[in-house]
Amino acid sequence: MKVSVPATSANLGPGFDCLGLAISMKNQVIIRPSKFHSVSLKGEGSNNPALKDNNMFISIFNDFYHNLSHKKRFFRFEFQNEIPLSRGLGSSSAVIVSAIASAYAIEGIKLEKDKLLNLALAYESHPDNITPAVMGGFNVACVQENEVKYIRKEIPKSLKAVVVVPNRAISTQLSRKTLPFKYSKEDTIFNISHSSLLTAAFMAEDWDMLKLASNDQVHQKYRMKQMPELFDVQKTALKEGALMSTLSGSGSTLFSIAHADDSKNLEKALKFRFPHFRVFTVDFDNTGVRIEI
Ligand SMILES: Nc1ncnc2c1ncn2[C@@H]1O[C@H](COP(=O)(O)OP(=O)(O)O)[C@@H](O)[C@H]1O
Ligand SMILES: N[C@@H](CCOP(=O)(O)O)C(=O)O
Repeated sequence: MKVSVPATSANLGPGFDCLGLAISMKNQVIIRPSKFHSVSLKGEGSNNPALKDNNMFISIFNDFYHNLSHKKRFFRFEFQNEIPLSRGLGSSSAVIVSAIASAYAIEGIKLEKDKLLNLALAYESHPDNITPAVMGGFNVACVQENEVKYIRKEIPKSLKAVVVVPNRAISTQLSRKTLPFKYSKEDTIFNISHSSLLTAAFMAEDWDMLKLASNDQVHQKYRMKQMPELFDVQKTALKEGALMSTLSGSGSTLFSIAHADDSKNLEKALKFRFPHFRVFTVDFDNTGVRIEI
């Protein structure tokens, strides 16, 4: 049984906790029944011994598997991870979604995507990563009575994501604690209007509107101050042809969107200017979680 889940970029500037999209960078796990418990880790996190023993995927998987099957069985878990951990690309959401989907799949129980999404919500209160991780595409989401309400839109292949991944991890949970408790009326109205305009721009495929609509007053400036070089990355990306450039989730990744024809030059310019960071150009993912029995 194989499950794969895409990386996600949340907030997209002003859409704090409500806007997010999926990109073609994924974590994949193959799970096989085994005589004893074993874990193989390749790719991102493979040099982190803690992930072998204290693994969030296995803990969530076991919780669901035991509740579903009432059986004690051993499995071999083969992880192939492409999503950098704690870099604002939704690694925790990918793990949560993948673990729940895997437990149902290995037990042969069909799980509708909407139910999977609401089960994942119990582990991550903001829906802007888990929703695109499950559904793919661009999503606008909110939570109403413990259920995620969302509308999604596919993103055309004519656009690419260019992500700049620093070597510094930022814990989402800790990063959220650094944000202000209160916001001015001006900042509140600024973000409501800009996230509304950004949503409309994605729905209408008005890509020239992304740059203006993706401005934010609620979280980016506080977070990017922790790593000021990110302001240079953002400025360079916008100068070199990005349609928009925002902090990905809680960071440290800087996420940009460009027309496919412009993405090669953008990637080249970012790699030249910031050789100490990893730079990837990827398609968008319009499918979300994939399960192969
Ligand atoms: N591939 C993985 N396998 C197991 N746990 C993971 C994996 N990726 C992320 N995690 C868990 O999620 C945590 C990172 O979550 P978070 O700080 O929200 O980062 P991100 O911004 O990538 O979502 C890690 O410390 C680890 O506990
Ligand atoms: N809205 C959240 C998004 C966190 O995304 P992640 O990829 O950093 O987990 C926030 O900004 O805290």
